[in-house]
Amino acid sequence: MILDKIRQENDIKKLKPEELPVLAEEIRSFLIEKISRTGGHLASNLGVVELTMALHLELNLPTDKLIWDVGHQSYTHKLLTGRKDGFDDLRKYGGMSGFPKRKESKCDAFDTGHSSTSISAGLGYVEAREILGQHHTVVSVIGDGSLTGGMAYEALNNASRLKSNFIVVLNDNNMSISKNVGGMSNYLNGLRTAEAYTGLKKGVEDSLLKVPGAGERILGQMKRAKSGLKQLIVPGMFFEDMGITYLGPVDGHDIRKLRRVIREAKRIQHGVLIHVLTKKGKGYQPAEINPSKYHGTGPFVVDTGEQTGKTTRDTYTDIFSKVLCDEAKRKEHLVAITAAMADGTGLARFSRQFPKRFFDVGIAEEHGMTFAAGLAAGGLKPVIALYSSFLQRAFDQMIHDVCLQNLPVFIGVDRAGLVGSDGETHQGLFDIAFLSMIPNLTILSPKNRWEMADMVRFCVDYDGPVALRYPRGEAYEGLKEFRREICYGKSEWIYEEEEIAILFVGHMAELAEKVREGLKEIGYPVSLINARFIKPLDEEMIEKAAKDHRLLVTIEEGVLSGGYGEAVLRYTEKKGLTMKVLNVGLPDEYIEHGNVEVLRKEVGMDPDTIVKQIVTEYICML
Ligand SMILES: Cc1ncc(C[n+]2csc(CCOP(=O)(O)OP(=O)(O)O)c2C)c(N)n1
Ligand SMILES: CC(=O)[C@@H](O)[C@H](O)COP(=O)(O)O
Ligand SMILES: [Mg+2]
Repeated sequence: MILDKIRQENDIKKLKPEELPVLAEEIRSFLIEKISRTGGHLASNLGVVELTMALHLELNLPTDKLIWDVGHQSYTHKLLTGRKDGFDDLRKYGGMSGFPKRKESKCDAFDTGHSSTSISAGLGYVEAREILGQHHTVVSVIGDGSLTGGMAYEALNNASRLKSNFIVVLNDNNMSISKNVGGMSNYLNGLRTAEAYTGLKKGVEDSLLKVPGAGERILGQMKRAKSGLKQLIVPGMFFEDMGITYLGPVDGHDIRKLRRVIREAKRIQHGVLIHVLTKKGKGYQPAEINPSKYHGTGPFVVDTGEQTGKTTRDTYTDIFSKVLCDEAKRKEHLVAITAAMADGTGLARFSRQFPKRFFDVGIAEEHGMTFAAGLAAGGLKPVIALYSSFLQRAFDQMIHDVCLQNLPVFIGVDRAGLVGSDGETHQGLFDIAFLSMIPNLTILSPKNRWEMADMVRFCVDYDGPVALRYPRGEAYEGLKEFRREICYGKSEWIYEEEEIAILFVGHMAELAEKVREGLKEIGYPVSLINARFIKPLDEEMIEKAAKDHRLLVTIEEGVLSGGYGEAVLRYTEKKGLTMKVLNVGLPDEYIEHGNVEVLRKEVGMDPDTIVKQIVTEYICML
């Protein structure tokens, strides 16, 4: 195996040219085989095998800096930097991350996971290099989907004044997770087809240069012209006019051509963008045919592509999706927005049933939120569904555009809490804290599948800004018999006893039940309360709990700092309530990748640990 010769960065340079295509094939087979067992981001990685090899051949890592946008396509980079063995434990707790991590390798220049950051980070590296008098090359690799994100344009705008080399590689596979959208995507399509007339362009240039005396001047004028004619001679005008040299498009699966264009780019003393055309899923037929399905996949059978271990039970996302579509049939003013996550948020169903009332804004959470505010101001009822960690991007827009004007936007906060194998960048740890501080915003979270459906309906009808927080994965089917009507701001008493009261948020229901059982087994009477509303706080419920219990335990899957429990504690202190409060939640840390149950145990959010904590607290009070 040629792949076995790669033990560390730059080993690839020792290979003979004829070994390179063989290595590319070996890498593809390796990735397919490993990801079929562990799961991971398959299609994007298969698409960048040759591109990564060419970059490694032309760069000198770790001195040169290579920054991957999102980072979900960095598997070949990991292989070429000596991390082959890490693939057995890819995305498992304690194992190799699915994203670049500076703590994992000196060849990972920048940690990523969220989209559209690579050009900003690369530009930072470039300016640092200049100020420190260094001489390395900096390359940011960004996908066409990630180029729909506003940060990328802010960074390009900033990069246009550079007087030194900075290479941006645009990995254009004409796909985001699903079909890429928007004007830039259309523009790139135009450039793709421009490849067909690259020959024509060359012909025009050559002929002009043959015109004695005037040819060179005319060619120069044509290149400077602000007309469609220029596009013929200078594809990538959008970038060129910004002051960024455009090179390409180039076949992203031809290592020789890629190396040549990278060498050319390294000579340019300002920002340069190399437009590389790749095929998402290349080399694995099921992924080539359906790249969205294999963008991020669980384990699968290599021969058939069949994805195994998929749940047949409804997820919270499924329920959100189905109920929303039911509501939309009767409520014509209901419209839905996704930021490039139609499949992940379940809004793909809505898009099929109500195409005119559905908007995919691209990877543009900030714009999506203000766009929702505009739709609401214009008289519609917008629902914007975002993953909790991506919602972080739209923080100011929620404050300034939605809540300040008290607009009726329904924010679906999907993937709230621990998400598992994507790890630190994707865990939904902060939403309770950052949403709770926003005036006018109502926040709910359901305990099980039935409450999820009821809450979706409640949020659709609610006339103000409202966020519904729900986790990744199967909806809980316990506590079915408890289905009282949702009353604004009111929590739900499930079991009423005395001494200890457990007050849980949303999907912590199952854990809270187990903790209660554990306590009852050792003789404690325990009440169980479902918060339902994170905001406003049900003060009446807290007063009642204080009257009948000595200890109130809050359980939430979010950071403790600024969380629900803290709000409860603040209230009891303000009111001088004598009951003691114990807050259980996530620590002030980033939580790495791994199975959610394993992670919960690691942070002490498993039934046994919580029971012990409660008993200790209770005994101390006596
Ligand atoms: C801020 C943010 N929103 C959404 C996502 C989810 N996401 C991950 S990859 C991806 C598509 C990226 O498309 P592209 O950059 O073209 O890369 P490709 O997958 O095609 O290789 C999306 C939407 C994200 N990582 N970050
Ligand atoms: C890389 C990225 O941001 C997405 O592909 C993400 O991994 C999707 O997560 P889900 O699997 O939870 O939809
Ligand atoms: Mg793409």
